[in-house]
Amino acid sequence: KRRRRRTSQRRLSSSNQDCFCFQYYEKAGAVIQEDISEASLIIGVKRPPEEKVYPHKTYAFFSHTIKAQEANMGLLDDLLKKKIRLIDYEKMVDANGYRIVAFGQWAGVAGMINILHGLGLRFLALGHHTPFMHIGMAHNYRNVSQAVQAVRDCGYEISLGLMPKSIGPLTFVFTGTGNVSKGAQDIFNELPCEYVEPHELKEVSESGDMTKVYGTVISRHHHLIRKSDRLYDPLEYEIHPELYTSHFRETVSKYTRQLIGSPSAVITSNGKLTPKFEYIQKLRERRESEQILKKGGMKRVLLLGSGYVSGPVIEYLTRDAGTQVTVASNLLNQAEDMAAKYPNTIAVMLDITRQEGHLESLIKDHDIVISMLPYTFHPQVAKQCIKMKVNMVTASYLSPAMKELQKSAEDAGITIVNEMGLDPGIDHMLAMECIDQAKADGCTVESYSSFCGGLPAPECSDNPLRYKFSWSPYGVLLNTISPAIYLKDNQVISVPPGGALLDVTKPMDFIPGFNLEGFPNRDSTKYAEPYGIESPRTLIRGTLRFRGFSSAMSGFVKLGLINTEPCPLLGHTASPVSWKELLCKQIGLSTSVSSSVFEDAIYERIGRDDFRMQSLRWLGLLSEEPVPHAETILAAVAKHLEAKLSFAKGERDMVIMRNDVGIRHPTGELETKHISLVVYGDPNGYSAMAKTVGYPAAIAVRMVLNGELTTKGLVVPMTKNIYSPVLKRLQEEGLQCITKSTISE
Ligand SMILES: NC(=O)c1ccc[n+]([C@@H]2O[C@H](COP(=O)([O-])OP(=O)(O)OC[C@H]3O[C@@H](n4cnc5c(N)ncnc54)[C@H](O)[C@@H]3O)[C@@H](O)[C@H]2O)c1
Ligand SMILES: N[C@@H](CCCCN[C@@H](CCC(=O)O)C(=O)O)C(=O)O
Repeated sequence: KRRRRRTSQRRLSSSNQDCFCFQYYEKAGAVIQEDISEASLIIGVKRPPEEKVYPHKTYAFFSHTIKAQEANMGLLDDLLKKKIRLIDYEKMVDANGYRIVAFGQWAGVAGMINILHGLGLRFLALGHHTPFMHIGMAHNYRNVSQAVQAVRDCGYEISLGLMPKSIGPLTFVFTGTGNVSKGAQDIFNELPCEYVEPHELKEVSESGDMTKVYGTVISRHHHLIRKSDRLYDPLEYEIHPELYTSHFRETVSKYTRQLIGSPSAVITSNGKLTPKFEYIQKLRERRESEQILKKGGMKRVLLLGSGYVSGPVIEYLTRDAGTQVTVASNLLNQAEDMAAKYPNTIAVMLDITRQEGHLESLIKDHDIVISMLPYTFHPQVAKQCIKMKVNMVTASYLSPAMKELQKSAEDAGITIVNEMGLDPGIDHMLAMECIDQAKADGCTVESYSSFCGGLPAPECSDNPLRYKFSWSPYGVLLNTISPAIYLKDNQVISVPPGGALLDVTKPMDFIPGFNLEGFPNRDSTKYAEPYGIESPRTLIRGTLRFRGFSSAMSGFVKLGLINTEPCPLLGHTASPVSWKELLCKQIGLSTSVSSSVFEDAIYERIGRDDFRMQSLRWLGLLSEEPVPHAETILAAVAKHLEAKLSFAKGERDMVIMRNDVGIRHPTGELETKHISLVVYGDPNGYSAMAKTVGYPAAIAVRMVLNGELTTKGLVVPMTKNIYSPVLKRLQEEGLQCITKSTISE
């Protein structure tokens, strides 16, 4: 209570710009406090700052969104994302449809005084001394009578003919007949004024009396006409505004100096626009489509996602002045920041989980779609591409859900390129180039091993995991609990899901200067057939990390932190939980245990391993820090670690790929080709991961657009017509591998 009191007093001393100070509220029984997170309804006049909007609450304010006003669309997106119920005063009406919360007459009075003041300043800036110059801002007058007196004085001077002739008779248009308009007219009436009909504006503006000002009040029927027959039907206009056009510009505003405008109610609810306001989205889409189609003769690429690896995609494609990229993301700021760096690039907001129609309308306006979204979204995008007959590229594995679309993609006559990144992507292309050559030389391929890692450069590996994120953190962490199957010396080895692959991690010494370890990646055996390796002895694809990663990560797994089950405890409406509390729940401890009991229990659970313990501590996972809100524990861990394990300014990442292909020559010799690709990120530019994923994907887009890649249906880059030009173009981007051979009997 005492703390609250102090807070309110502090606020009281700084509230002298408010009309009503806090004492009045307190007198009326209000409890004053800074933290309003417990309120279920938050009311205000104008929009709250975006960072102060609490999710899942009901807010009431003037949002200025109902005409899809561009400046407030970011706010609307934020409210939808945070599942806020927005009540807008502008749309609160009584049973007869009349507004019940509105700016009243005084808004018009004050506004009109300010407008006349502004008019004086404007004319002065244009070099005209006018009677309006002596009218001050409304708040400079002690009361309305004083302000009215100033307006009358101005009117008196106008009636004496003191308005400059070069300006001509002044005309004022009042749009609307509501309270604000009436208040504005009350002030206007203090000038020597005459009201005319809208159609008389032309005449009075040209040859009216210079000792007067003219006004007109305009309603919809004065300027709206049906496009087909120039008539106005008020009922139809409400339902089909798109059938109407306005001649306001030609017949009204052209003859005016100054325009005075007056200016169910729930707009958003539960992450959606309510049915009555769904038109706002349509308005936005129409505007967006106009912008996308504005420049004729362009090849249009829709890039979905503006995350870690999207930058080089845009950079590569927009080198061609005839290509335009639309980058769409649920994080509009991220997309805007990215778009701002390139020519012919437009950013749009799209959340594909709740804007299926918007996705469709975007796809329809483009020649090709490239999905750099989390891979679970690709099938949804692919279905829309099939429906709209638009080609598509992804850098992701050809998942079972994508494979199901083979026939419909073929029937639609479209190309869907998959696995066009680094791993999968460049690994396949290097493998197939080597395997096809070996076969052409009459050799047999006996073994294939491919390991790849997206890593921090060694000098930036300064954390217990020796890892920093260069691509989707959720994906990186999820892969640690994936199952794996591989073939080693003719033995099939299966690794069950749930983190067991971290226990089969082996040191990798092919580049001895790097302290690497490797673990298997998914099902490697399924590549025997597409690679054309008939009876391989060894077939393994794997992931590289710096040594220590797997051990530290298996500590996370043992504590249940890599868990994809829904976790209501962390939901957006749930009270904040600390990492300590969450881990207590995970391992069945009371949340009130002492720190030492808690840490002892954790130590036991992670196999009494000091390095794992240190890692957990370093990453703040044993602390009282709050766990980010998320749907699952894994998503919360990903958010938390993303903040801790990100590249600082000036730091760089590194990609290492190593393919070893065992080739039996007809002579009986066994040659092993060692193909290595090592790429560093540019400290202040693209990461190595972004280049090695973004460029192959962009090259594939270019090939489809140019008609160099015309195969219909689902395509992977394992055939010469694809890998040959792509590898060549990657070399031109500086992505060059080194091949060495060793021979044994
Ligand atoms: N083949 C490879 O070598 C390789 C390497 C890295 C990434 N990838 C794949 O490339 C894709 C992009 O990777 P990334 O690291 O840039 O991922 P990221 O997580 O950094 O970016 C994902 C992007 O999608 C946006 N997004 C998320 N949910 C959305 C939604 N509901 N609606 C609209 N936009 C949404 C995000 O805001 C972000 O811009 C992923 O599918 C990833 O698995 C492949
Ligand atoms: N295996 C390496 C490189 C991974 C590149 C990302 N590949 C993603 C592709 C996922 C997809 O989009 O289908 C992966 O999960 O392996 C490493 O982990 O460092």
